[in-house]
Amino acid sequence: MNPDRDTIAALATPVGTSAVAVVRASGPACRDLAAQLARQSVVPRRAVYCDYLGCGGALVDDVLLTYFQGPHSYTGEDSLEISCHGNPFIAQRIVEDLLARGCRSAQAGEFTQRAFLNGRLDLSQAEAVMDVIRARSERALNSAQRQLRGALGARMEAMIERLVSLLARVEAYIDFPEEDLPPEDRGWLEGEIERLGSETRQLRATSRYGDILRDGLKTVIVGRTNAGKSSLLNRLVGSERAIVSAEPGTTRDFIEECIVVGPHCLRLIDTAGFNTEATGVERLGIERTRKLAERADLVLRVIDITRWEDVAGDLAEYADEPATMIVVCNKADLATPLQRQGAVAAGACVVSAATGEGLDDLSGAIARFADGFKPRDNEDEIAINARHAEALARAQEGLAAAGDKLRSGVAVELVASDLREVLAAYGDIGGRIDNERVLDSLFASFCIGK
Ligand SMILES: Nc1nc2c(c(=O)[nH]1)N(C=O)[C@@H](CNc1ccc(C(=O)N[C@@H](CCC(=O)O)C(=O)O)cc1)CN2
Ligand SMILES: Nc1nc2c(ncn2[C@@H]2O[C@H](COP(=O)(O)OP(=O)(O)OP(=O)(O)O)[C@@H](O)[C@H]2O)c(=O)[nH]1
Ligand SMILES: [Mg+2]
Repeated sequence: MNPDRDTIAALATPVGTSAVAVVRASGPACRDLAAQLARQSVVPRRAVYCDYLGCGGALVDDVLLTYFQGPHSYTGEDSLEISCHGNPFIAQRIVEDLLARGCRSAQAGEFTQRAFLNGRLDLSQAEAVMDVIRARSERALNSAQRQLRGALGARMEAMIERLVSLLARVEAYIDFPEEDLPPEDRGWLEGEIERLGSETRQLRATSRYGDILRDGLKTVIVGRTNAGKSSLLNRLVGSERAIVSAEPGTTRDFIEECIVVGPHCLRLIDTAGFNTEATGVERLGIERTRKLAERADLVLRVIDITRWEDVAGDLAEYADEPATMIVVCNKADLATPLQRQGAVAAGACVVSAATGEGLDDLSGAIARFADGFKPRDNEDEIAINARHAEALARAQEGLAAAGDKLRSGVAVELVASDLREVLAAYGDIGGRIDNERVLDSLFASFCIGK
């Protein structure tokens, strides 16, 4: 805890009408503030009920006030929470009063930043706090909660520990240059670098799943005009979000909605339909749709099942496309038994946006598809973010370089220097690079006499 730091204050709940709003403060002034505001003795972590009187003595609200004594608080510093009635006007008056009493407005993320700086959380956990807040699906929340509890940090710690002993062995030979690296050591070093490389690669491979959990599975609905794309979006969203009409070419622009399908979150995008006779502006729209579909995680290809002659053509068209597509045969309520059989035989999902038939099956197919992105052998539900991915890419490069140098018999100093880069990259994920540990481990595993 750094007692020189100023005391920050902010509203911790959304601005708006609610049952209760919480204003929080953190920093060295909190202890005195708590005593002043409560006008009675406050016991840490025990809520006291009191009237909140502003600086000038005017009644603001009756509130519950809780004082947390550092380090036993979220930030690790002395902190204060004030629960008032959920009126944004009251909450604002309390924040302003705290500022008048010498607090400073907290910047975005500053409470968590302090928790990090005070060693309460590592950087991957601090990031997970935001992931927990933003998670909108079961899978996203589960993964964020695990990361908040240190799953990624622990995985990195284990890798750092191995890297540190690796580095210690290499460095031992820097101090004794006359000794050549014995072959058994060389073999172990090469093997260990290889194993760390493959673990790093495995972890890096969770990045796509991480993007999907954080942003939602980018799902683009495509198909010919009038196939029922917008109707399907409305059905899945559960409200009349997109305009639907019997007129072909109803949807002109992209419509995006976030929805939850089973344990997953989807960013569902409705597009302008393909039309074989499209000209001018319509063609441009189709071109944009194609680009969008190329970057999608999943394409829902909607086909009007009653237009069997077109369906057959479309089925042939998508046959060679990559496996990022679910074919949805819509308007099942109007289909003949023969059309239905054909669609089922072709492996399509048969649905009716009008009646809701088949929608559960479609949701199941989407959920299974999304689960396919989840890396195997990943019980910790680790799903890294872009920053972690960048650090791991650097680590992988360093490991590859170290391996190459070791094999080609270059001076061990250079191998050590590559490994230090890897250590720095691993350390970046948790947000700290600990050279002291290298030294500690070095002294622990090699005695001076060697
Ligand atoms: N009212 C309130 N609810 C909240 C938070 C908060 O800060 N205030 N949190 C945050 O935004 C989350 C909970 N996170 C927290 C983490 C640690 C501590 C804390 O005081 N830890 C002490 C005491 C632990 C104990 O008694 O077991 C410690 O670790 O020493 C508080 C909240 C979600 N709910
Ligand atoms: N009977 C029946 N009609 C449907 C079904 N789904 C959509 N329709 C009708 O088909 C017509 C076209 O539906 P839309 O959802 O606007 O089709 P779209 O694919 O978005 O069309 P564009 O935006 O023009 O490309 C409308 O008249 C809908 O009411 C369905 O499952 N059954
Ligand atoms: Mg439409």
